[in-house]
Amino acid sequence: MSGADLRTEVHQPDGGVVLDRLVTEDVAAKLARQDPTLWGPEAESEASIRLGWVDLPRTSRPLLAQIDALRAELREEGLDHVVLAGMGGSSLAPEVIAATAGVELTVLDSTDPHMVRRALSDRLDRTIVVVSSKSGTTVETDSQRRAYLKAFADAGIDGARRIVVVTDPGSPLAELAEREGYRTVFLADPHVGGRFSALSAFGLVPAALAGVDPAELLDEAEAVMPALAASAPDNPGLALGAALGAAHEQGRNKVALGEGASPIRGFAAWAEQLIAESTGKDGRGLLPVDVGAARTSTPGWGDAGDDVIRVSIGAPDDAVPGQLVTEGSLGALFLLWETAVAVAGRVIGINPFDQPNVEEAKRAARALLDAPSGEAAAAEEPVFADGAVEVYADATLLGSARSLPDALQALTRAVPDRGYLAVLAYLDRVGDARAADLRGLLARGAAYPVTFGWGPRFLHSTGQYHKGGPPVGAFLQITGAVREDLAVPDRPYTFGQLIAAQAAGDLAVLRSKGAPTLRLHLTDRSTGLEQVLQAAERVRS
Ligand SMILES: O=P(O)(O)OC[C@H]1O[C@](O)(CO)[C@@H](O)[C@@H]1O
Repeated sequence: MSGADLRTEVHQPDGGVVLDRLVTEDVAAKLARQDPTLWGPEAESEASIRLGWVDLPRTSRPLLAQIDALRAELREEGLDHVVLAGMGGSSLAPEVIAATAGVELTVLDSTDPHMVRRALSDRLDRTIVVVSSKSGTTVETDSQRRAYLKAFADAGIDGARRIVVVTDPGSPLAELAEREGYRTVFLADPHVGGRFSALSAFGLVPAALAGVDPAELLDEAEAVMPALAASAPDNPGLALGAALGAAHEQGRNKVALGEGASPIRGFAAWAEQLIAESTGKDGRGLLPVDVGAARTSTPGWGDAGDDVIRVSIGAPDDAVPGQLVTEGSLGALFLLWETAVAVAGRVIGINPFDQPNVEEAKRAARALLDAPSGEAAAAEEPVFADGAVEVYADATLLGSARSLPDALQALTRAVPDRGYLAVLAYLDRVGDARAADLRGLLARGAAYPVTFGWGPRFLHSTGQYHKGGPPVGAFLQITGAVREDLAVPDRPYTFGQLIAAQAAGDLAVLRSKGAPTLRLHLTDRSTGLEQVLQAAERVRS
């Protein structure tokens, strides 16, 4: 399909059987009419309150004047450093939008105390904080809000004037904002779920305050609405959804997302949440694998196995045959992918609008934080330490391994057939950025895909798939010592304790499902990380 703003190349792995069926069933037109019956009777009540995204390019228009007015006020007051406190669907879209437009937006989607401290110490006098949470109850976002209010108070700044809220009507955050007199509250459409909210107040407000033109994004998306609503085989959203769904039915249930030549930056991280949280449940689903720049030599791209579908975001590398291509303006791509994932959800036979397993890790973390002090700290002992790295795993996984390289090697051997290895780094994604190199190092020559996620960010993205999708993952969790902790104001825990509880809760849930897990704790972050990177280089697939 080709159009001014959107170009897709999609091959149907089943010769078009699924696509033809979707056309006959009039799925695209029904989706455009927000028909909640498309995912079966069990999903119907949830779907009936989750389809507002289909019309956002039009229904978000009234927001623009409100955003413009606020932006002008902030400029007048010299508040030009925009921080976004939010997780998952409340931060991933604005991050791509701002990066693509080349404007600065500080995205704080972590509980790592070093990362929070760094944000707090950066241009506080010129900072406006957008606190974004659909539910208004997300612990990370609430903790970040508290930390900023304290920092403003300590600096003699009126914090309430520096907080802009985006949330659903009636949420606890909306009520709090009203009570505390926060500067502005944008109430979002409650009929749009987090990961489908790119073109709502959640995507637009922070990005626009940072300097992006939100009208342009809506124009780009609106331009492709007719193509996405057509019950025809050349509907790009229907074709992409059919291809992903048909591939899943054939056991090709991993999607390598590669960034091709394109001005769009970081789209795969957004698509990752959309795909993983929407489809990864009931033991089924598509595993998104963000491989970064898609070059022939990129591990997990040129050499991906036959259970992986490659999708290029942007112009493809023609040396790698058989890839699907989605290329176009950012607004168009958002709507294309939302449509495709909703369609794939119907083919796979899941409810794309819930995330039933995310709560498990949250509950486990909460239980640890609520435990009488000392209990959480008296956690398990490492099996052994190698330099600045403590190693935690069960004896069955480690066998006789008593060095870091051997432990890593043991984990790679435990990756199930047609499975995957996930690196879960509960670290500082700025200060410990090199940890992300582990994906490529561990994927070189591997017969399985390797994913990488920063904790707790990934808990709101691929975390759902890891716990609810096919049980074929092996998990490498990395945690790090805290050099300088930070209290979460008016809470009985610090950020260091919070991230530790989130990591421990996550690990407990993965273990309870019988997944092979290895935890590496860096007692000194930079030395330990260097050791882990060196050990990863030595792993033989
Ligand atoms: O916007 P909220 O309610 O803070 O939620 C953030 C994220 O957490 C989840 O609800 C669950 O991980 C995501 O679906 C969502 O995008």
